Amino acid sequence: MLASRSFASPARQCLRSATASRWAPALVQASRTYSTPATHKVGGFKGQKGSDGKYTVTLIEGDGIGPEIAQSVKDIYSAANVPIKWESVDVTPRLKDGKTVIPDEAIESVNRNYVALKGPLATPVGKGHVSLNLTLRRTFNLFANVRPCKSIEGFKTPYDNVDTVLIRENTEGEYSGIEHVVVDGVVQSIKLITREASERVLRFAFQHAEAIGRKKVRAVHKATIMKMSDGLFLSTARDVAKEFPHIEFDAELLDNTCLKMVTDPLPYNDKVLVMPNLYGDILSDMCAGLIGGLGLTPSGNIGDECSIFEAVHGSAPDIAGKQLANPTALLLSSIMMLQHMGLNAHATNIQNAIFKTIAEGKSITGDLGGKAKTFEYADAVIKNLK
Ligand SMILES: NC(=O)C1=CN([C@@H]2O[C@H](COP(=O)(O)OP(=O)(O)OC[C@H]3O[C@@H](n4cnc5c(N)ncnc54)[C@H](O)[C@@H]3O)[C@@H](O)[C@H]2O)C=CC1
Ligand SMILES: O=C(O)CCC(=O)C(=O)O
Ligand SMILES: [Mg+2]
Repeated sequence: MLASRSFASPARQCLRSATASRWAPALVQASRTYSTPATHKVGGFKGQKGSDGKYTVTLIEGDGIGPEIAQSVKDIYSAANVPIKWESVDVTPRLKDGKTVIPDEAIESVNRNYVALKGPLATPVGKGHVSLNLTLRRTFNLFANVRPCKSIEGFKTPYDNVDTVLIRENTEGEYSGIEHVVVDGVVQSIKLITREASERVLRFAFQHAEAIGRKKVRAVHKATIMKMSDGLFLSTARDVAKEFPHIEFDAELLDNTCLKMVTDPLPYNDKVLVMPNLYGDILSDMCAGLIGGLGLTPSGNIGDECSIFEAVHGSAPDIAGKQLANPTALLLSSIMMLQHMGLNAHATNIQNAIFKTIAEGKSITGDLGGKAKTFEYADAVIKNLK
C-alpha cells in the first residue's frame, strides 16, 4: 500500500520545478545582535504594501501552544506599530476528490502575500494525515530551512557564545514520505535524494555563508553507509563548492558532528552546516539544547517565491493551553521574517526588547527558569520596546 503523497500540491505561483529554481544570493544583514540570517531576498520579496501602508502576512497559528504564542506576536507587533496586517488561515486538512489537501484558501493566501508566519502543527504518530509542516514546505517549494542557534546574552547555559547556522534540505531525503508495505511485517521507506534538490540547497548554503560573512561550509552526511543517497548529496556538494573557491568546503559524518557539537560547539561558529532533511531536523533540536532549549530557536523555510517562518519546536502538547509556553522562538522567527521583508528597524526594535527582557530575568517563562506566563513575558517585551 502506498501511503505517500496523499496531499495534492495545488500551489500555483509559488510551486516551481527544481529546474526553475532561481534563487538569487543576497544581500545583507540588518544590524542585529542575533544571527537571523534568512535575510536573503529569495527571488526578491514580492509583497507590496496595501493602500493603508501595511503588508499583509499570512498567519497560521497552529496547534497546541500555537495560538498562545501567536497572540504574543500579535500583541507585540501591534504595540511596536509594525506595518503588518495578519491574514489568519486554517490549514486543517480537508478531503478533496478523495485526497486530503490543505484548504485552497490557505494556499491562495500564501501565494498572494508571498510570506507567512506559522505556529507548530501537530502530526499524528504512525497513522493519520501526513505532516502538514512537510506538506507546506513541499507545496511552496521551500527548499532551504535556515536554522540559526545563537546564545542569548544574559541567559547562562553550559556554553557561552554558541552561534551555529544549519541549513536543512527541506523537500526530500528521508522525509519524502514514500513508504509502503512490501509484505506483511516488512515495510520500506524511501530516502529520495536528487541532484537537483541537493544542488539548490547546497548553492543556497554557500550563498548564505557569503551573505553572513562565513568562510566555511561543511556538509554533514553518512555517505559511509548510505553510499548512493548521501553519496550523491556529498558529490554534489563537492561540485557546487567549485563555484565558490573563496569558501572553504569540507564534510563530516553526522555522528561525529553530534559528538563534537555537544563537547565543544564553538568551532562551528565560523561555518555554515548543510545537510539532508532528517539530519537537519535532529541536529537543529540538538543545537537548541545548547542555547537554552526549543523556546528560543527560530527558523525560516525559504523558497524562490514564498517563505514561511516558524519556530523549530512543535506544538508542545504537555504545556498547551496553560500560558506556559515561551513565545521567543516564534518571535525570533518573525524577526527573520521582518528582515526578509526589509523591515529592519522594526526587527531590531523588537529583537532588542526580547533580549532585554530575557537579560533582566524578571519576566521569563518556566523553560528559562522563570515564573512568567506567556502573556506576562509578552507584556514585559512590550514595555521594553523603544
Ligand atoms: N514545525 C512544526 O510545526 C513541528 C511540529 N512538531 C509536532 O509537534 C508535536 C509535539 O512534538 P514533541 O515531540 O512533543 O516536540 P515539541 O517541540 O512540541 O516539544 C518538545 C519539548 O519542548 C518543550 N517546548 C517546545 N516548545 C516550547 C516553547 N515554545 N516553550 C517552552 N517549552 C517548549 C515542550 O513542552 C516539550 O517538553 C508532534 O505532533 C510533532 O509532530 C514537532 C516539531 C516541529
Ligand atoms: O512535521 C512534523 O511533525 C515535525 C517536523 C519537525 O520536526 C521539524 O520541522 O523540525
Ligand atoms: Mg523537528
